[in-house]
Amino acid sequence: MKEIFDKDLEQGNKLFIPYIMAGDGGIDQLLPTLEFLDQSGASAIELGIPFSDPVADGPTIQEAGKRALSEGVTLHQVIETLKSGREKIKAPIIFMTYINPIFKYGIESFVSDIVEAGVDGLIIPDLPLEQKELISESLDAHEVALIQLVSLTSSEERKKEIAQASQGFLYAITVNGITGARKNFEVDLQKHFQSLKEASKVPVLAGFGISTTDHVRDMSSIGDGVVVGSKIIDLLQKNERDEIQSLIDARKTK
Ligand SMILES: O=P(O)(O)OC[C@@H](O)[C@@H](O)c1c[nH]c2ccccc12
Repeated sequence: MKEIFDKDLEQGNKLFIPYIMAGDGGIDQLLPTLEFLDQSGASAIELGIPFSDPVADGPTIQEAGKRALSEGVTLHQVIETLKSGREKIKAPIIFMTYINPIFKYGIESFVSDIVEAGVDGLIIPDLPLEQKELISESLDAHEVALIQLVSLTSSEERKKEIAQASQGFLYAITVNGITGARKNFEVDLQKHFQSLKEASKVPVLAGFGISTTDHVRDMSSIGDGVVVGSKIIDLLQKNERDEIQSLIDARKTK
């Protein structure tokens, strides 16, 4: 993941990570969608695993999750499907899943299966830093990055701790709330990002609410790039692929 990110950043670009829900539109859509995002220039792709009880997901992501669950999509199926087509996709793949499905799968088998499927990183929103040892040792052994989320409300001390512990990139949440497209952002994020960048060894990406090319430009300029979920899911559903390309291109500085 580091080489790919460095290459993007050295070219003067910021990073762009689209989020999609695995199995939205049927499991058959997974590989074609990953290939499309890869070819459109995604720096990495965040792949959500559908789950019945999400915590931080806003309405768009929840609906996408429900659609995937009603298609009968399972974690095993997502891993198998990814494995069958992984070599066609250049971009690093990051799984976003809550801890419960991992427990159910079995931690050791989960790690060895995702490694075999070519997964490069993991985001587990409900796994606190203090509990990361549950899985981090096996992940480290296979060089799978455990990406940390940092919220706006954490104390300076806590922010620093999380920033230092994050691998792959640091996911800086830009709002006090849940995921979902929005019009604007309330807080001045400049200082927040400044201190995160000072503490972090990895790129700092902004995520939550980013939904226009202006947002992508603004957020990219204060950090190292962006994660966009709800807007991407919405555009994929409407098959507005040119709009997705414009969003991805908006992180280019030249
Ligand atoms: O949808 P948004 O507002 O563009 O935000 C990205 C977000 O959806 C994605 O990264 C994500 C989906 N579910 C999550 C749970 C926790 C943290 C992050 C996520």
